[in-house]
Amino acid sequence: MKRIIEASGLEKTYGESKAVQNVSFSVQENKIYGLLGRNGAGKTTLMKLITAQVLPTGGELKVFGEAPYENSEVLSQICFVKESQKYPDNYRVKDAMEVARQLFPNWDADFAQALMEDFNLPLKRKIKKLSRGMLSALGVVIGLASRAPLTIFDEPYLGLDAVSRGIFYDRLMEDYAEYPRTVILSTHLIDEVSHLLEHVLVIANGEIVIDQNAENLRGRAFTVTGEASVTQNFLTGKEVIHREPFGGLLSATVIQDEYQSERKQAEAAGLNVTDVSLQQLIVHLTAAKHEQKGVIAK
Ligand SMILES: Nc1ncnc2c1ncn2[C@@H]1O[C@H](COP(=O)(O)OP(=O)(O)OP(=O)(O)O)[C@@H](O)[C@H]1O
Repeated sequence: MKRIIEASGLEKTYGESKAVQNVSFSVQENKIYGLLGRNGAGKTTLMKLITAQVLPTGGELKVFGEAPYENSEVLSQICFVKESQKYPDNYRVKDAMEVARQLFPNWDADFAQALMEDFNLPLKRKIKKLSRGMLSALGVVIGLASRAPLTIFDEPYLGLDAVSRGIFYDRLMEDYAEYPRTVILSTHLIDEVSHLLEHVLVIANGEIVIDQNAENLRGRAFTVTGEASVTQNFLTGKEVIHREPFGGLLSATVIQDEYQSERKQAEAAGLNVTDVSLQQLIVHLTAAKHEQKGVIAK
């Protein structure tokens, strides 16, 4: 499968602060990636590096096989939708649409029109007079209708209500099925987008700590709850990423590959077994006190 992005030992420092450090990963063609991480983890910096808005201070980065900096051939294939997008003061929605039409070779004006109706976006309104949600919707419309081979959404939901976010996810999936492309979605609403993601990249303190197929990741953990000594027994030799005692009970989240058999073992021991959502799993894996790895229980 073709690699759209290849990063090797990528680094971006701002003075003393290492926003991105020693990052190596690749992004394959026609997949939906989740770029996840806590506040300040380095997500936006990484997206800015990929879209050539900032220069790396170290390492190597190739996008569509080439260095992206001042490379119009590469940049014409990328649409980067970010919350902080600035538009000229006098711009109306229709002006932004016109610029997008000129900018993106695969722009679909009919699709853009249909999306604007979905989000109730008034074509003639000045952009600076739009509500916060409408401004987010404008970015989403441009990102979707651009059909750019690499489309990156940096927290596109800010300001969007639950109904509009649902419309965004639905339109993305429908259009992606018909026009496959590479999509990177950066968001904190992990469970909301979990079903859309095919691959997950998690960044913590500027480093990639998880680079995994989403399906594998979703089945990687479960939580057991039961009488403390029984739970403790079950945990022996297993990789535990979270523990929570309450009263005489102990609840623990276990990570391992042979999911089904371990789960049956827990049920046979009389423990209550529940699924762990992608969001819970990532929270546990990136929580500072556990570092990245689980701890093998003795
Ligand atoms: N222009 C800059 N100058 C100095 N430091 C910066 C700059 N941009 C980012 N940083 C720092 O780099 C680190 C990573 O920031 P970044 O914006 O990439 O994180 P993020 O994962 O996108 O966070 P959030 O989820 O809060 O948007 C932070 O410590 C931030 O303070």
